[in-house]
This record gives sequence, C-alpha cells and structure tokens, in this order.
Amino acid sequence: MTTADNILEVQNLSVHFGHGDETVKAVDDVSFVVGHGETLALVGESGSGKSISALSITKLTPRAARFEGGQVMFGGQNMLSLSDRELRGIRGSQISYIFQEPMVSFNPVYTIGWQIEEALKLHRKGIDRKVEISHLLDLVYLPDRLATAYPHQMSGGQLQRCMIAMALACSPELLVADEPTTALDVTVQREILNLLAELSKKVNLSVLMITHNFGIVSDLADHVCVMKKGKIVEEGQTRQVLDDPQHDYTKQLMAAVPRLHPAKGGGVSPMK
Ligand SMILES: Nc1ncnc2c1ncn2[C@@H]1O[C@H](COP(=O)(O)OP(=O)(O)OP(=O)(O)O)[C@@H](O)[C@H]1O
Repeated sequence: MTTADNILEVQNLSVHFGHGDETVKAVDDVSFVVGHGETLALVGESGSGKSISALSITKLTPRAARFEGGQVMFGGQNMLSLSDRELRGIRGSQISYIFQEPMVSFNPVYTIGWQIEEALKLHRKGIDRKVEISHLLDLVYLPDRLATAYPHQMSGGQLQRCMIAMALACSPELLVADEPTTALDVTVQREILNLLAELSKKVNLSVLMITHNFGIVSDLADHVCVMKKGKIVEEGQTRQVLDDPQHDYTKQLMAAVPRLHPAKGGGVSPMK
C-alpha cells in the first residue's frame, strides 16, 4: 500500500535487458516515492535508467524489458501485477506522460482543439467540452483561437504547452514529464518549467520529472534522486542536495550544467 502522504512508491524495482553476459541492468534495485502534490526529479546522465524507471510505472517499457523484481504502488495497487487493460485505464486518466518531442504526440491532421476534445471524451464524461478546452488552454497561457490550429502551425513552446493541456485534460493525479524541455531553446525552457511549477501548485499535481539537467531541478523539484548506471546514488530534498552534494557524481552533474537563469549582466553562469 502507498502511505497517505505518497501518491507513488517504487520499491526495489529492477528492470533488465538482454541475457547472460549481455545483461543490462537498466534499473537496479531502485526505490523512490512521490508525495502528494510534490515534484520529484530523477536526474542522471544519458543511459542512467531514468526513462526506463519512469516508463516502468505503467509498464510502458520496450518489449525487451524484463521486470526482475520490486513493485510500483499507486492507488493502493501494485502496477506491475495489473493486466494491460487495467494499465490502459490508468494511463492517461490517472497518470499522464509528457515527452521531449510534443510533435510526435499529436496527430498532424487534426486541430489541437479536436485532439484535446478526444481526450476529454475518453476521460471526462458529462462536462461542457468547449468550455473545458478553453479552460485548459487558459491554464497553459494559450489563446482560445489556437484550438483551431494544427500542430505544424505552432512553435515548439506552444506545442509543449498544448501537450501539457492535453495531459491535464484527463485530470491526472500524477504527471510524468520525461525531459519535457530538452528540445526547446533556453528561454522557452524556462517558460515551460515555470508553467509546470505553477500548475503543480494550482491543480495540486504530483510530478515525476526526468532530466539530465541539474539546472532544471533547483526551481522545480521538492526532492531529487540522482541516478547512475541504473542505481540511485544520492537522494534528498532539493535544497539539501544542491547545497551539500555528497556523491562525486552529483557534483559532476551539477558542475556540468549552465544555469537557466541569466547571470547578472546577461548570459548563463555555471552552477555553484
Ligand atoms: N529497448 C532497449 N533494449 C536494450 N537496452 C535498452 C533499451 N532501452 C533502454 N535500454 C538500456 O537501458 C539503460 C537505461 O536507459 P534509459 O533510457 O532509462 O536511460 P536514461 O537515463 O533515460 O537516458 P536518456 O536520457 O538518454 O534517455 C541504458 O543502458 C539503455 O541502453
């Protein structure tokens, strides 16, 4: 069971690829929790196991992935023991994902409004959908008129806002954001991150944020888990980890990242 304070509890999760000498322990005995209304960031370099951890939560992992142990407790049940049908019911409605490339998540031949409406039809019965589309676009600071626009008519930042609106259309309890700003330029990254931080407070959303970029963590996450080679090597409250990192790998990740905040006088400054 999840405790009253936590929406998600991942316990001793192990996910492997390949066999014998070729085995890749993508996720190796990993445990973390996301508290209600909190944001947890999984931080680590490429290949450290962040995405496979996040995808494991609703078993969206590639077919070759083998679940070797552990459990993922959400809503009082172990997600790893649910059927595909049960998992489909939870994905999108209780747990929503946003990914790095919003373009691939939209169908190019339909307007944004039409696509949000489809999500509403599936997950929110008995509401005024036109009013709700307008409300959702408003939440992500997009004008109503963009409901009639097609994905290719939007900038990367606008599209990522639409992706967030679409994710919120289902009133999820947990939002999993996998490198949501990596494809965007620095200014737009900042806007989207501010938006996510604001929304997590406004609609009391719990967020699992995946990133290789420690610069993203400081303003957005309440807690941080640092992943290296499938394991969590350091975890704690964000302020505590940023102020006093214990693991050399954490220090390296922090040193490698330019700040997203412009330094006084412009430009970006290295993380202190
Ligand atoms: N379909 C797959 N087949 C085999 N190995 C895989 C597969 N998908 C991921 N892996 C391996 O699992 C490990 C963890 O990958 P994962 O995608 O979780 O890393 P990540 O930290 O999210 O990196 P990135 O930021 O680059 O996505 C890596 O070693 C990767 O090569």
